Amino acid sequence: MKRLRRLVELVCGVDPGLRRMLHYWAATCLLYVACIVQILVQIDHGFSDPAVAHPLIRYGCAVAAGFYLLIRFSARIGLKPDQLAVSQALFSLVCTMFLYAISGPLRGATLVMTVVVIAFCMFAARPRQTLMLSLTALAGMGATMWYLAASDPARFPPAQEAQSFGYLAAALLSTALLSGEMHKLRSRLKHQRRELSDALDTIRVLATVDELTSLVNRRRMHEVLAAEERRQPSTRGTCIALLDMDFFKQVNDQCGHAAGDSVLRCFSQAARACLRGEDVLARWGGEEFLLLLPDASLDDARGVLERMLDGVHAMPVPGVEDRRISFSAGLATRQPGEPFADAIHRADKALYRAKEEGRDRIVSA
Ligand SMILES: Nc1nc2c(ncn2[C@@H]2O[C@H](COP(=O)(O)OP(=O)(O)OP(=O)(O)O)[C@@H](O)[C@H]2O)c(=O)[nH]1
Repeated sequence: MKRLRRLVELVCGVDPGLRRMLHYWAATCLLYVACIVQILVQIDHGFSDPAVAHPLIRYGCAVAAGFYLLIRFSARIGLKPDQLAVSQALFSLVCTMFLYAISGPLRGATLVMTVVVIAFCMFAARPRQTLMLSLTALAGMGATMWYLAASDPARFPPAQEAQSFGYLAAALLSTALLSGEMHKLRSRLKHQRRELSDALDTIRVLATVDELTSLVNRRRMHEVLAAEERRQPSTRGTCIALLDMDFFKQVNDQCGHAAGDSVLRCFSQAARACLRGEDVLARWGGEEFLLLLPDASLDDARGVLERMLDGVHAMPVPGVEDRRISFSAGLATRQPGEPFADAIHRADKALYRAKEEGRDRIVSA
């Protein structure tokens, strides 16, 4: 199974864009195969000359294989999807012209192939490129028909050729127009997909980040704690701390709610500056915060909280210049295998004691 996957990766690559291009290539190959079968039947019935048809089949197979290599290594040689689509379409158009010339009385049926080639372009080429290809196809087929009618009017009656050309022109131009519309539709879909993906990113942020403080919110913190519970604990242990701003109601009442918000914002900045990369500080609710310190002893955790407290004392808060801002914290170690809810409960009790003992301090459970 693994070998098969590796083989598929070798043949088709891993990039979804490349795989899509190779799908189109495979679909074109099916078309070539169908044409080759038709030519062989034509030869059998004596409609086509094998001396001309066989080289055309060989040429078609060789160039189709060459296109596989060009698509497969397009990223390395710097070929864009639309460049590849246009060159593949040009090659197919040349084949169709030859097919028309060698198909004798069946040549009218081969004109369908010209339209199919242009229809394929709507997936990769730009509308202008598709229009140019349609005009090129028209000019090429027109020249082929004119040449055949001029050199062998008995087999290619000019009036019949002219009428076939008229049908082809109508079919090609309407396919080019449809292809343009299809391209617009695809661009609109792409744009909407980008917008949806941006909206999803915003929703993800809103669902996990607290808008005021930019800290992770309570919902996200529950996920972090659950992941931490599943992790193999280190020998140093894990600590958890509940922090609560002191006299925050007074800040709000005396300095205004906006100043209270500034305190919460400045607090989160100052607190974050004291944390290690693996520590997580969350807004647990209102003016209460939960701090997770993985792989930290109680002493380590106390050191972090003390640095935080110093930082908060020193932080300037616009609109609250004349007040000392502080917090109280309850600190607990999580026992190995213990649910975080229990450790948080102990930290909460310790926080209660910190408040009772006069606030602006850290109390260990
Ligand atoms: N500005 C602001 N205030 C908030 C926010 N969330 C909660 N609060 C306020 O925080 C205050 C908390 O007050 P209390 O629970 O009495 O606590 P405290 O005044 O800090 O007193 P102690 O905790 O005992 O020191 C309440 O007035 C809430 O309205 C917020 O997002 N912004």
